Amino acid sequence: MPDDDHSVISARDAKRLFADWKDVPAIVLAVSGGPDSIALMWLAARWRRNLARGPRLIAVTVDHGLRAEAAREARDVKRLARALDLPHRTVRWNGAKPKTGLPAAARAARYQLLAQAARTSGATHILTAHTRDDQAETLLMRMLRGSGIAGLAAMARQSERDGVLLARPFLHISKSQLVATLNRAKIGFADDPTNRDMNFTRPRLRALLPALAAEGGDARNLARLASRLARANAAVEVLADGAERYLALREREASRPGFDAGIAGFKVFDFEAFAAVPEEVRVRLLQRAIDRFGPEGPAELGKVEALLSALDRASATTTGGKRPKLKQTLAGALISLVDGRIRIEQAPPRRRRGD
Ligand SMILES: Nc1ncnc2c1ncn2[C@@H]1O[C@H](COP(=O)(O)OP(=O)(O)OP(=O)(O)O)[C@@H](O)[C@H]1O
Repeated sequence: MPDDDHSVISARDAKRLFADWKDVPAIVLAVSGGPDSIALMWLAARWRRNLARGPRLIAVTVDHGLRAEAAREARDVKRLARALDLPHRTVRWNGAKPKTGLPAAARAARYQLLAQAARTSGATHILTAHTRDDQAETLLMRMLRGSGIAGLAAMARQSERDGVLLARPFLHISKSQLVATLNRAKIGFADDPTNRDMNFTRPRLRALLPALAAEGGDARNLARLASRLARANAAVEVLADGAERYLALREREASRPGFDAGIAGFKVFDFEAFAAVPEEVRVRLLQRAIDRFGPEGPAELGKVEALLSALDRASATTTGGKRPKLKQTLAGALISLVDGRIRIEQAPPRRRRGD
């Protein structure tokens, strides 16, 4: 596929872009009415038409009830869907609209509504039109927030959310290619002014991108960095799986009950064995256990790092006996270091409050 930022996406390119999903039964296309998702709908419809057998496509638009024009835009999407011979549904977000954190609340509601629409129409997948530019923005946002490797891996090509698979076929495609494709096909799209509203973080970061690109940090490079970090993150996950198995084996060998968290309702690590694991993997192990037993998780990375340091400090102190050397709650989990072992379990409600 030509990798020119403004090149038109051909039917043959689309075949390659959507190939991973040709054998699934039904797909929801998440179509806001903006250029990226209109291109998604148009290209997916054309791809499907050229297949003898393929998934059922259902276009879904979420009306967040936040802008007066949203209902009209949803009707425009419906009209185009009809012309493309695709079923279309508009679903409305009727929930309370918070004064702060509105974009995050709208996003969470949107994914829930899309997942619901997928389930009711028998679709296993939701395709969104996230582009390379969105990926670059996500990476930047997370860099500024000080995320770890997992966060800097940004958006995955496919991930599970609310019980359905969320897939992003355009993650390596530039927005300008999608716009060029629509312009060539003479297909119109909506312009959402929220995308330029400088009251929100994302548009402010988007405005920085041209200056970064001038220094060589264009969306392509940033998205590539996210891919590399995704690769590193996958490797750390595999290492964490191995370390978890190894530590469980140590517990079994020591004939100490309780290593099987599923049965015991808690997780234990022999401190000495745990300390020998690379730090990044130790962080993951703590995160996983806290996630599992802490009802208020996931725990913030910075807090898990602080816990790790506290465990190290506590283990270095010389107080003997079976008294816990450390007892701390995090995200609803109780973490204690006692008798040379780290124990992680759900905190009693009384302790959870003081988190
Ligand atoms: N109102 C909507 N209805 C249906 N799909 C939508 C809607 N808004 C966004 N989407 C889907 O999500 C994709 C990303 O949109 P956008 O970048 O505006 O979302 P975002 O708020 O940044 O969320 P994310 O964190 O998922 O990137 C769109 O290309 C489209 O596929």
